[in-house]
Amino acid sequence: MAPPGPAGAHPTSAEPLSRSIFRKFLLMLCSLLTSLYVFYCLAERCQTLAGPLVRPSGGGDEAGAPGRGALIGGPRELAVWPAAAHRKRLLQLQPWRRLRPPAPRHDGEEAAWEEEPPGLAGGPGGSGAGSSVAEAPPGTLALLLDEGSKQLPQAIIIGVKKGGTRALLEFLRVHPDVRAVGAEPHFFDRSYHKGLAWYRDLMPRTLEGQITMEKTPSYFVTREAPARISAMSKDTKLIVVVRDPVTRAISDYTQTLSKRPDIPTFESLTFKNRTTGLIDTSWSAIQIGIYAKHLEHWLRHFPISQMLFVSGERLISDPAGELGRVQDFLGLKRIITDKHFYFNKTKGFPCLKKAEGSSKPHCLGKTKGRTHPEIDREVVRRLREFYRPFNLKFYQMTGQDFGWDG
Ligand SMILES: Nc1ncnc2c1ncn2[C@@H]1O[C@H](COP(=O)(O)OS(=O)(=O)O)[C@@H](OP(=O)(O)O)[C@H]1O
Repeated sequence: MAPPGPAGAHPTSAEPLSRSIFRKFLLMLCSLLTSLYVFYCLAERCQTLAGPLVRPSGGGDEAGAPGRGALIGGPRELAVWPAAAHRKRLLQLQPWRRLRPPAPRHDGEEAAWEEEPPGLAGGPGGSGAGSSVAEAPPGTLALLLDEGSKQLPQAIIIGVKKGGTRALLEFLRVHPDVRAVGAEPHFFDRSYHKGLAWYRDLMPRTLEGQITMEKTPSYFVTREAPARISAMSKDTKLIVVVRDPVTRAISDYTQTLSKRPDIPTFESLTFKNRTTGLIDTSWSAIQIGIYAKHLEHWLRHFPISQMLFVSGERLISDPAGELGRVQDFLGLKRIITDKHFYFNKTKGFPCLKKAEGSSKPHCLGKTKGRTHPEIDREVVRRLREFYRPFNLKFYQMTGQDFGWDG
């Protein structure tokens, strides 16, 4: 029998060729699948890289969550997947802002500000996805690299309620060297028993040279607050935003009225006895405005040089001017200037051209700048008369004439 001809030989020589092609194909398929798997893994891990940014205050628990511990922050992880991690962290930045821990207790006034306006939120339409480092809040880099540490505040806005404290804090936050808690911690009045470690944990991370701040306007009228703050640090800088006590009282009343529309009129709450014209100084709306009395308590624990009194009126008429004084007092470079503000006619107040962490103009929420009810002129006149001696004393103590009795 004739040996297999070329036709018969062909399959034998072709067989290793097709096997080699097949092997190459298999190899390519394997590497394709491996690449896909690696990409998938990277994407999955990137999801977890935002840990430190999204965890709530004191969220050591998230850091210890299974499968996440090794991934929580750290330049090492960033070095492994620099681009992806970096981008992801930026994308997570705005949600982190929305998840910022609420204060242990704060009134509805502040809650309204804590909710991020849609323009600030991440996601479609928001600035989050398009955020650049330049737009990110001060200290963002520290967060990106999980750097910095939580410090007790070196400066506190201690009052006064309805003085314009929120406006001042939000304006100050524009400064790259200021980092502040969004909500009111109420530590030195309501939560002192929780201890300084708890308080510190509420604070944002800061880098060297950055100032940690908070604002809780009720501290100014809390008897224990001066001694407690001094016990934390005698060097704490104290800022008080003061406003004409009559307008302040009406503003305070307006806030209560917005929550409880059935309360008695301002006029009836003002007097112990309307016929004798005796003012009810036990009503907190009236009591808070006796600034000289409250200040006396503070001066037992702090020198006046460690306190700055900001005019609530000028904070509206000349925000940059007041911010200039505040930056000087805090030892900060004057970075916040009139270029940062514009007057919003609809709101009737100065607003920020760019809020912290955003490139968009921003005004305070609707709980700031409410329309006050019309108050009986005679009642207003009587109140002015009541406050005058206390105001004059206050001007004397602070060395500043706030012009409420002009
Ligand atoms: N820029 C800007 N935008 C809006 N509102 C401003 C601003 N600057 C000062 N104010 C005044 O701030 C008043 C509220 O003060 P506080 O933020 O200290 O109130 S609170 O104690 O925290 O509830 C608030 O009081 P009302 O007008 O009575 O609502 C405002 O008059």
